[in-house]
Amino acid sequence: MLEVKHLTSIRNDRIIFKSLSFKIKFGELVQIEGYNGAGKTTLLRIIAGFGSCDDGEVYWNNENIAINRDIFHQHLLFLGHQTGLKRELTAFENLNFYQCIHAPDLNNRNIIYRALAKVGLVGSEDVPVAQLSAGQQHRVALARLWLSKKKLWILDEPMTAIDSQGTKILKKLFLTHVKEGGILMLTTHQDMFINNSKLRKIRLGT
Ligand SMILES: Nc1ncnc2c1ncn2[C@@H]1O[C@H](COP(=O)(O)OP(=O)(O)OP(=O)(O)O)[C@@H](O)[C@H]1O
Repeated sequence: MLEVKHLTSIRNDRIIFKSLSFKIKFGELVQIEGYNGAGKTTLLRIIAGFGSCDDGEVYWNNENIAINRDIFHQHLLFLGHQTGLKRELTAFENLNFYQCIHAPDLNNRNIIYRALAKVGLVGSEDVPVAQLSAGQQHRVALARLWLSKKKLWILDEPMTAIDSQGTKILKKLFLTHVKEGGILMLTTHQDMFINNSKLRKIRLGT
């Protein structure tokens, strides 16, 4: 379970959010909503342990992540605005590199090719990332989701530059992840999960 206790963030004397508290159980899907600048990215980065807050704590399975950060990160897959890809490596090489670091026991060429096929990159596996379009680069980053066994996915606007077909495929993957007991926390300006009973929304700003 992920628990946020009394989080406060203040930037340039502006209160972004104050004493924000909530819990997310395994099998839940949470969408953070709010206007541009409301603090969605700030919140996700603090929860992921990549940003500092002015007050409050984040707990993963009742352990404060500030104390047990390494253990928490073993369970976390975070995709932010930066793709984290190496531009001079191909799509395949990027994923292979990622697998070697995060799940060496699961490293397998076929799994990587399958993940790239899921995001529609068949035929582009051996193209250096620098030569792919922005949407294709984003798809390479998203392909990591198919390689991940991590319980907690925190995704900041994962649908950026993704077309409607790609959005449908991602939605299916997200719902499978929560059905299998994972937690998904994401920001998106799209209404992807209308009428889905698994969805909770947390709204920042007014
Ligand atoms: N590095 C920074 N230093 C100071 N202020 C920042 C920094 N990054 C963001 N901010 C401010 O914090 C506030 C929240 O920004 P944040 O990026 O979290 O919003 P957001 O809701 O994710 O916006 P968007 O929908 O545009 O992505 C904004 O007012 C922004 O100007």
